This record gives sequence, C-alpha cells and structure tokens, in this order.
Amino acid sequence: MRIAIACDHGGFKLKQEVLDCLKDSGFQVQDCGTFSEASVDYPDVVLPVAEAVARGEWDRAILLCGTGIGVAMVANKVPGVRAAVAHDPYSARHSRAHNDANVLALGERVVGPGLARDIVTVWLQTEFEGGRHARRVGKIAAVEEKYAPRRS
Ligand SMILES: O=C(CO)[C@H](O)[C@H](O)[C@H](O)COP(=O)(O)O
Repeated sequence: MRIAIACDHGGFKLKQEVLDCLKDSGFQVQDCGTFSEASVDYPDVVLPVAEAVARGEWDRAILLCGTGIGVAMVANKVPGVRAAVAHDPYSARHSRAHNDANVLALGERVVGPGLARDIVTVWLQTEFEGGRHARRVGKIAAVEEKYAPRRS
C-alpha cells in the first residue's frame, strides 16, 4: 500500500509519532511535509497530497493539523477524496468499512500518541465492505459530478 503523510505545524509532532508507528509496522510511507513546527497554512501543504490521492499516486494519505478539521475540509474539496476525521478506533474502522475513506485526518491537539497509533493501525487494516455501502459511496461521487464544472 502506497501511503503519504502530511501536516501543518499543529500536527508536526504527531506526524513524527505516526511515521514511527507506520515504519514499526513495516509500511512504506512518504513524508510530504511540513518538516518543522514553523507556522504554515494547512491548505498549502495538504492540497497537493489530496490531489495525488485523487490521481491514484497514493492509495491512502494521513493528514494532521491541530484538530484534523482544516486538513479534512481541504482534502474533501478534491473530487475522489473521501477524508474522515476520526479520533477513536470505532470511527476509524467504519470510515474504511462503510465510507471507503482514502484519507485519515487527525488532530494533534485532540488525541495523544498512543490513541493515534491505535486509530492509524485499525484504519490501515480495515477493508471497505462494499455492498450497500458501495451504492452510497457511489452517490457521494454523483454529488461531485453534479457540482463539477461543465466541459463543452
Ligand atoms: O486548521 C486547523 C483547524 O482545523 C488546524 O488545527 C490548524 O493546525 C490550526 O488552525 C493552527 O492554529 P495556529 O493557532 O495557527 O497554530
């Protein structure tokens, strides 16, 4: 599985923790920044990663900021991205099983490193269940299509 990870300054420390967790578990992960705690604007860092997920260059991405909310808002503007803010393992598991989330958003100011490790682990291990959930995810794609710019 090809995984990218990115954060703003508010998620920098937790990104390092999650990177260690992924490497400990044998995952290969590309660190897409930011690379220090200097203040940056989260849309600048996470939009290129979300676009790469939509193009299929990454199977999954993990995005971090202070709350997880800003990075998820940006990522969900990109057609084809389904970003889930999940701060408990139950939500993380169901964001995969039911929503086929391809981006996980985490907030360093919300969860501690131990819980974040559990969340990331279950999120990466859970498969999409398909079935009735595929129909619903298809309807999310239909919403994207409805609001896509018309090409003539
Ligand atoms: O975008 C966010 C909220 O959804 C993130 O939490 C940011 O990390 C946060 O807004 C950054 O705040 P700061 O006061 O500039 O550190």
